[in-house]
Amino acid sequence: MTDLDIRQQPAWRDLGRLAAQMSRARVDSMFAHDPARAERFTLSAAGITLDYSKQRVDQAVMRALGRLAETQGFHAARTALFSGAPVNNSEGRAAWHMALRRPDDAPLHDEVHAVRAAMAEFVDDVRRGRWLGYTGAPISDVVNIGIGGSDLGPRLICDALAQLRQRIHCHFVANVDPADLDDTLIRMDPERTLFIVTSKSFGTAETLANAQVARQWLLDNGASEDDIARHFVAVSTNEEAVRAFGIERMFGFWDWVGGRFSLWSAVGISIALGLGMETFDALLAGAHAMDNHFETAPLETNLPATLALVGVWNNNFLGLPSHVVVPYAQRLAAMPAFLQQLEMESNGKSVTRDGEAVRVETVPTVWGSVGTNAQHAFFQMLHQGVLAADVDFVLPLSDAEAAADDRERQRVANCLAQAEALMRGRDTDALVDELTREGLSGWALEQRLAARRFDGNRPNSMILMDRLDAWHLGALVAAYEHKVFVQGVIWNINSFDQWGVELGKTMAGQLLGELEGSREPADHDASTDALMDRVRRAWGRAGG
Ligand SMILES: O=P(O)(O)OC[C@H]1O[C@](O)(CO)[C@@H](O)[C@@H]1O
Repeated sequence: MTDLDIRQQPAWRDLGRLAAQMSRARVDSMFAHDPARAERFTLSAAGITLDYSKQRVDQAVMRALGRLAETQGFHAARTALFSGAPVNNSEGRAAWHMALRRPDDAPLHDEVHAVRAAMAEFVDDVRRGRWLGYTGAPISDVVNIGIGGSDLGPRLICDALAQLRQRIHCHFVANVDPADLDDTLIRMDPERTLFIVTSKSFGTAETLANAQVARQWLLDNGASEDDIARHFVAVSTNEEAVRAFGIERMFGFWDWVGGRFSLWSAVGISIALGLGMETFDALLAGAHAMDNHFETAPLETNLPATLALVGVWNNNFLGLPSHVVVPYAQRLAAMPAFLQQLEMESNGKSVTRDGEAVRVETVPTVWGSVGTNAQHAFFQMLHQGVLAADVDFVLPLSDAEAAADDRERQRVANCLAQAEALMRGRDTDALVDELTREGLSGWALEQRLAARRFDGNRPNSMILMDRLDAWHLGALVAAYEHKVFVQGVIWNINSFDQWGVELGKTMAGQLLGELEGSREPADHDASTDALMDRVRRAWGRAGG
């Protein structure tokens, strides 16, 4: 990592010049001139294929991006990451989630082994019906209470592999809005429900509030205080707070595992409970295969690094501030939300690792939804909107048996069609012919032509998964984690802290106290004062 203003780097300047040339280039003509383009800009690793040939890049651009990563210290940073050095410099911590996915025979911390073994034993007991609820009934439902990194990762995996679910159903409650927990509890049988309170800090207000209500619900439904231990376990790094809450059984993890990188730790216990320990192990193994690739492959063939470089190119040089993720798989519907935390909490920063202002754009806005639904929602904007975006299509491949279903074939065809349409747009001459055949001419034709025109040249990547299974899912998620890391290195920011979420939390505590009447009013702006008055009136606490 270097202190030099990134804009002064020769590679950055080269990229600026290349971007000026590329702003006039068309990807469809690049395909026409280079029969090897698709192959040239496609990479595969750990069962994941990245085809970025529809991005507005050429070899000169990719080489310059590689030089930029190198001058920003990519190689040293990658070594530091994998060696467990404190790459999270504002908190003096490592970001060593890769250590959690090493195979059992690799040298691991003893404590990692110990927690994994305890987790496997507990999962086995619950799944085989040896761990019983307070009336002696086996557990049928697991409710994970956690938020952010203590929710999104396990939720994504459990949704994605729901077809593997046997006997135990996993549910996820994150929101402090009572509706989330209430709507879940209404479907639960207290005698057979196990709550997992997942919180790295065990200080997150939403999680603790929901856990308290769940505990009371159990007591109100016939359980005694002594029974709580059968129905509540915790996953945390804060043993003291877990004990203070009254939970006996805790699965620990460590401060070197960031919340949004934690699904590989005991935070993933709901995955193992719902889908089996062997599924959880396969997830880790797939991620480990991607780690090996990322750690050893040169930049030119490194899949996560390429994802990162293409993102930097689109954001910093082509001026696309919006990154859209569209998985064409209903089971991956939770992926955009997962990636929003992973990318925006990690790289939504405006100071460098040295505390200087970052002088270039950092993370783009990340958003998305599942295909084909998204086609009928926001694809209009992707094709014809003024604000162009860069799109990742994520397409799990399927087998002949699945393809016997017409809808399955439609799923795949739609994904490929959207990617091609974004890149090619619509041939204007053909459109004029069509409108002429419809009997239009003159101004009316011009008007329709303008409305129906698709310029195309809108960059997108296709990310294929050989299969939607635990192993490939592990590899995919690990690829995005490493992408985030590489972009952080290029922008010289710390991807592993999240100080930006703290202020709102503190202020929520103050405002809550004021609304409840337990705290002296602080100095608010007039808008907040007026809004609090409205809330107080609605709550019947006016003047209180
Ligand atoms: O696991 P915890 O400590 O409850 O935190 C939940 C989430 O809250 C955050 O700190 C943000 O508020 C995330 O980074 C984290 O994943």
